[in-house]
Amino acid sequence: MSVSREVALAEIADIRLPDGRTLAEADIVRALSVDGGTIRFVIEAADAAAASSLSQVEAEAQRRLEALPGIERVQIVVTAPAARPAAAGAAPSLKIGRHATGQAGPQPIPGVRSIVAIGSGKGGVGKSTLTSNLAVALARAGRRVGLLDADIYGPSQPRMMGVSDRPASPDGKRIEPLHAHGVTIMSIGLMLKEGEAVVWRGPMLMGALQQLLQQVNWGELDVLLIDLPPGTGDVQLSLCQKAAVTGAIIVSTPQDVALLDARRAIDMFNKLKAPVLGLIENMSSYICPNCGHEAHLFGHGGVAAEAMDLGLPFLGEIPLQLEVRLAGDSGRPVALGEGEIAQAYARLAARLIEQGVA
Ligand SMILES: Nc1ncnc2c1ncn2[C@@H]1O[C@H](COP(=O)(O)OP(=O)(O)OP(=O)(O)O)[C@@H](O)[C@H]1O
Repeated sequence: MSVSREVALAEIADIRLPDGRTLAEADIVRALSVDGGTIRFVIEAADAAAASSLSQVEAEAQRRLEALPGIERVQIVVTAPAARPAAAGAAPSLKIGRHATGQAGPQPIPGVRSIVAIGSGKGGVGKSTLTSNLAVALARAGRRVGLLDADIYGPSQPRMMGVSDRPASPDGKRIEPLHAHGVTIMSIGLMLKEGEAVVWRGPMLMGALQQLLQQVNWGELDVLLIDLPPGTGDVQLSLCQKAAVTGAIIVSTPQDVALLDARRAIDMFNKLKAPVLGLIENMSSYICPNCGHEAHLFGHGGVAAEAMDLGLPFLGEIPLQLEVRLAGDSGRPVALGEGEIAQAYARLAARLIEQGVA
């Protein structure tokens, strides 16, 4: 009999990283799956330098896991996001991160027809990647699209959409968003010094979010996509209290553990009275770029089954493909291209347009 996922995780939990933390403490193992005699997982390093220092960790994990009974093969992929481009240009005089001002319930954003939050239960499932590609696919389908990066703990849209200028605020009151690939963009990451927001607590987060929703000149939009931080915290709560959210989309990978967290996120949106518009499965299958063989590294179909169980729409699936990550790291989302993956994002966009939310 093959070992369980938990046993595999426990076996590598105490391997030390160069910075002295253990793998478990650093929480950088993603999507570990045991498939017969094969264990596969991703180590997500903070940046390229950290990734290149992990070869001994990788070798040790490989050695330990291969020694487990019944395990014949261990496949480890180390990934790292590219460095975020440095912000340039004149800083707006606007002070971001003040306390929230009084507001009577969730408000619409003038000119914005629909507000769609993109959430996930767990970090690292590809929510930001999905959001940038969906935004591009919707823009290609002729929609007027805005993208608000509210992932306060790891704003990645500037990198993924290839923007780095600091947004201007000529009058010190309104913020001018940026534009890339046909999408109007604003990210909390463009307004802050690196690392600044992570110390914020509820009221500051609420104030910053309120500013991004209400003080940015979004213009006329068919849909504003909001890239949320993972989990069920203050930002999600503030968003649903401050903005008239049309609905939420939940992104998950197919494994049970991600799905469990996704269920919590769905629960939260239900409690906050933001209708869940549907579920998307990311990293659904792996198509070998050389031979075209399709493999299901993290399982397949778990999210569709979960959607069925919960009576929610299943909106579609995006395969695990190196080009998705490379395109995201280069600031040109893969949905700009013509291949199969771009078509998968185009189908998702079409679904949302069909549902009348984009
Ligand atoms: N379909 C995919 N194929 C290949 N790589 C992917 C895919 N989706 C996401 N990735 C990669 O996985 C990593 C995590 O993705 P991303 O940052 O979008 O996740 P997230 O859920 O937004 O994470 P966070 O918890 O930091 O908000 C990135 O390196 C991204 O390029």
